[in-house]
Amino acid sequence: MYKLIDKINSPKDLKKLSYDDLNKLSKEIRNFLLSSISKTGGHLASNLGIVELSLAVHKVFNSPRDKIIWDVGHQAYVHKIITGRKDKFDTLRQYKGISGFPKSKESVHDSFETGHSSTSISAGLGMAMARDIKGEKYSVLSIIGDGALTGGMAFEALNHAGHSETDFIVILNDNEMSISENVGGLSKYLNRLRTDPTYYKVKDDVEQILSKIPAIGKSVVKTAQKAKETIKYFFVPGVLFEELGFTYIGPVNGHDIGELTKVLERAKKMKGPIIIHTITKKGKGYRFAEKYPDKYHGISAFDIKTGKKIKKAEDKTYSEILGDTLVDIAESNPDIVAITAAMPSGTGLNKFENKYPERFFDVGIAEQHAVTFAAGLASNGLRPVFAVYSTFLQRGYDQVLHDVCLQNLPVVFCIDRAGIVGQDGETHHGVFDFSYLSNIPNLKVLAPRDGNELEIMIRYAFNQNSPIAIRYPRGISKDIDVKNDSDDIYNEKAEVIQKGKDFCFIAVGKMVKTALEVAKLLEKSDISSTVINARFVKPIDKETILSNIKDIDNIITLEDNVAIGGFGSQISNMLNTNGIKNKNIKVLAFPDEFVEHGDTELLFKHHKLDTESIYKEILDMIKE
Ligand SMILES: Cc1ncc(C[n+]2csc(CCOP(=O)(O)OP(=O)(O)O)c2C)c(N)n1
Ligand SMILES: CC(=O)[C@@H](O)[C@H](O)COP(=O)(O)O
Ligand SMILES: [Mg+2]
Repeated sequence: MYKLIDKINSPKDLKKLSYDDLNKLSKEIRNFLLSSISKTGGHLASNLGIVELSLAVHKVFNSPRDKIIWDVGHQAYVHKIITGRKDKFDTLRQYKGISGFPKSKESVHDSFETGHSSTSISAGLGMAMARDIKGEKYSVLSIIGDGALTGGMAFEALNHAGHSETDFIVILNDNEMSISENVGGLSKYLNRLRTDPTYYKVKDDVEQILSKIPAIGKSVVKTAQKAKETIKYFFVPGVLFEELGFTYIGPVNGHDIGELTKVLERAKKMKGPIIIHTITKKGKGYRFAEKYPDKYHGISAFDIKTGKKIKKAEDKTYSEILGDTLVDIAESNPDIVAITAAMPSGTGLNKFENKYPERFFDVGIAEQHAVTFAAGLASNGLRPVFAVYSTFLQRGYDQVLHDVCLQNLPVVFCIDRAGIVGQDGETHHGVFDFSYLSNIPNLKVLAPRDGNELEIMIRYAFNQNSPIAIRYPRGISKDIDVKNDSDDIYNEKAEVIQKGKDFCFIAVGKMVKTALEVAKLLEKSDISSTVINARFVKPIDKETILSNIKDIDNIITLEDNVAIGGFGSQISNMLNTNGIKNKNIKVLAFPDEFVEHGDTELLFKHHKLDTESIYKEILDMIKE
């Protein structure tokens, strides 16, 4: 089936290919991506859209000597195919398989690890300046999407790079899409660039004319230069980048390998910071992904013919419960407004967007701005909710502390993808939020044991008048068949689900289900357990916990957060400060390391936080 792709084992193998061959190779790579990702799942649309650009970059530049950084990195599959990893694509994003993002341990060609958006320009500039200081010679390129360019740190880096003399190339891969439609003034500006081909032509013409004028007096050259500058103002919409100190080249057809290589060859020889604006189509070459680039941004295994996912979700996800609950309470509370940072569908806010468009804000990939924007809305009497993935909220930590909690503003943080997210791995697991949120004064931190409890917690949150963070995992929210007592939650009480005398499990969030399963297994050995659903990581319901552990020596805390600064460490601290001594406390949590990618259940097993492993560990404890 594949002829050319079979011969590509390193970027060197591209050098001798003609444009014709490269175009044939693009087709083969698209077929390869479709066939492989339809089986494993992954980031399909972004990679289908960047095939020619990836080939042209590796044809013109010499990785790994030249450094290439992929912003977010979800679109680096073609780069991985070119750099000798095509035979491992059947293991994509699987446990011990290749990552869906650049990983330096995977290849020397992965010069910087990414996963969170908008970091590539900062990283690339750092590499370029290090090269200059060390007196080395090679190219540095940062490849960033139009969505990632809406991230504030990208502009911090452009601002810094612009006035540096360093030779540095930024390639803007503009496909008009973030995960959903791209948003904001920048996106509109880029749209003018895309639709205004005259600039590219005119600027060249002007340069041609000026370069033909025989040697002329300084003043005339200056006037001519001024003229060019003035013309630039009229015709060069790339003036935003030019005024920041970049040489702007574009718009370039990001699917025309000939044009791309010519522009890249030229850029390679130019001095100073350069930005090349390429225009691509997200999902190119696969009709479903072209038509619905958002739906095929990140997709699980699917049928190529119909475009339909193989596995259908039977129950509601936590994200859907958030969306439905918000739509319901917003009906009677006009002050409720919802914010997303470029992830309306991932967070479940799309329903709210459809129902209340005037109360919905997609701020782009700008979590820092989103948090303080929410603080502004709250300070002026509204009730904002910011729905965000746990890992991406890390981006707005200081804003949570400094702009929301210090002023005790009633912002609700609905923190999705908390705990282990699975195939996205280290850069995306939400295993730090208990640690990074619990130390902030005025902030309450909650975790529901299931979807039903999430709904109650959301209603509770809007009943409060202070900052509230509710964190919940990726995926389905199968309810525990134990009735929930809303009053308890409004009274900020923990839930004693069952009582026993040998062990006390104090679990939080999705780990409550695991605690109940372990307690059930222990009953087979005549061991009875108390199981407490903490509900509140902050404030901890001291009274309920202390009264229920009085006569129990063995205490097990359970969480899907790292141990350091996590829930268990706070329980231990609470017991200590309340003078509770000689208890045998075991904190079950993730260790002080980054959890790799893979199937979620497998990762829990690997870290001995699954039901079976905990059961065995307790039996061993008893034997000791
Ligand atoms: C800080 C951060 N916020 C949100 C995300 C989630 N995310 C991943 S890709 C993406 C959109 C990227 O759009 P763009 O840069 O244009 O790349 P494209 O997929 O269009 O090629 C988003 C929002 C992220 N990775 N990092
Ligand atoms: C690349 C990126 O950061 C997002 O596409 C992320 O992978 C989405 O994660 P979910 O699939 O959990 O929505
Ligand atoms: Mg894009």
